[in-house]
Amino acid sequence: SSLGSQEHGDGDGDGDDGDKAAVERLRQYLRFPTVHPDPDYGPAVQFLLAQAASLALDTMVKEFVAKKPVVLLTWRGQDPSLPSILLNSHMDVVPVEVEDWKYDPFGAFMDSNGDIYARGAQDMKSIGIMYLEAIRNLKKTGFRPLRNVHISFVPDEEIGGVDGFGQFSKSEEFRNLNLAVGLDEGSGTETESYRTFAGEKSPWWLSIKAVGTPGHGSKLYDNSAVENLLKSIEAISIFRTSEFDKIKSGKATLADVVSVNPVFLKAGTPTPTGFVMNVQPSEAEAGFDIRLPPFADRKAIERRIADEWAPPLRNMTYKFILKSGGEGNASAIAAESSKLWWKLFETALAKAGVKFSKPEIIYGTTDARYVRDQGVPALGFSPIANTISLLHNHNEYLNMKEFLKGIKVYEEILRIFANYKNFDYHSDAAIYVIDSLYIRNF
Ligand SMILES: CSCC[C@H](NC=O)C(=O)O
Ligand SMILES: [Zn+2]
Ligand SMILES: [Zn+2]
Repeated sequence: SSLGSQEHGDGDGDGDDGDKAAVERLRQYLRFPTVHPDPDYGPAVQFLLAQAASLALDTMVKEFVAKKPVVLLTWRGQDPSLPSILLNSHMDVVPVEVEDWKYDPFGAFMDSNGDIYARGAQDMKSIGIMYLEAIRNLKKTGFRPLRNVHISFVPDEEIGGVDGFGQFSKSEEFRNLNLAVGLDEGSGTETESYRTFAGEKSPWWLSIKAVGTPGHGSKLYDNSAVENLLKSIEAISIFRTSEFDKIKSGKATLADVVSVNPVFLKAGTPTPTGFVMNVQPSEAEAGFDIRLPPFADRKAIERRIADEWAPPLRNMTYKFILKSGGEGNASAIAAESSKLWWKLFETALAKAGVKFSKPEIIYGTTDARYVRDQGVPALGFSPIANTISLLHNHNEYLNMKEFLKGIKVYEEILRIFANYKNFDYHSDAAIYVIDSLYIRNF
């Protein structure tokens, strides 16, 4: 197999210098504090440009929005007129609660097991470096891609990506890439079998607010703001339970149901030591992170919000902080052409000798939705197996062996994606009907 026959001796998981250097580059990248709410992208971008120089890749950095750079690296193909490939990763990471970490979340400490602790170790700075190291290894073997391979490093994914991939996806630069297919993050797995994703749920971030009569904390009266809000929270909680029950009873997975979770509560008047305790406040607000499956009835959910969760009758209003994914399109898998790329993807993973499961709808949101919105197929994939999923959690880590294995997998993907010749998937010759392509409820 190609895994066993490396002659260059690097990046093949056998612990030699090439592997060590790759691990060090990952650790270096993990140390840049590209963390919300105030990510510093500058040094990370400089690092990536230095990597690009060492790999002789073309570079472009564009700030569609000030201080939010999009980095695009290009490995030029022998026939740049062919539709190209995009490997995307985001540079930003979610905040940390530093006192809950065993090690500095921006120290990239590696313990004796080879576990590397850092915010972004799984989500998804590791994937960005896997892309680059795969290219490094392929170059050493003398491999040259037929089509252009683009590698993008984008800002702000974790806060919606509007100023990052969102802007990029609508730009002339993006159109000029003439993409055939994009790869972006997925989710790791505790088993040895990688997960793959063909589409995703749509995020609706909802804020509901109640107003009511203020009054003495000792009085009993109807329609206080908090009481009005609590009635909504009860209604939302009942809905949440009914959706969750579908999962608990085995009838559905997280991908199939509408998830709704409270993420903030706001009411009362703070004092230096706590809160005012004997005034019923006149305003109360709550925030919810809602995720809709691709073909959930959006109108019905919106009616439920207007009639039951924030009814004017209870002096309530609502607004969307974010509302993504229209009816039907919903970042679901795109078009016929997707099938070809899934076939090639499966071929590559089989060639790499790894286990993987059928494509799913991912429970979270990724920048891949922007790629799909442009009519380009995008696959979600994070080659992280045998690992507890710690996305957005304390003590996020990745074992160096998983990292090195991921590099090998991307080498196979690139070999096949970059040099696949008969691109015309519209022709009858493209008999890549994937019976196993399993997308729920489509
Ligand atoms: C809705 S934009 C935020 C994107 C973020 N992505 C991964 O964690 C998520 O919360 O799913
Ligand atoms: Zn991510
Ligand atoms: Zn994330």
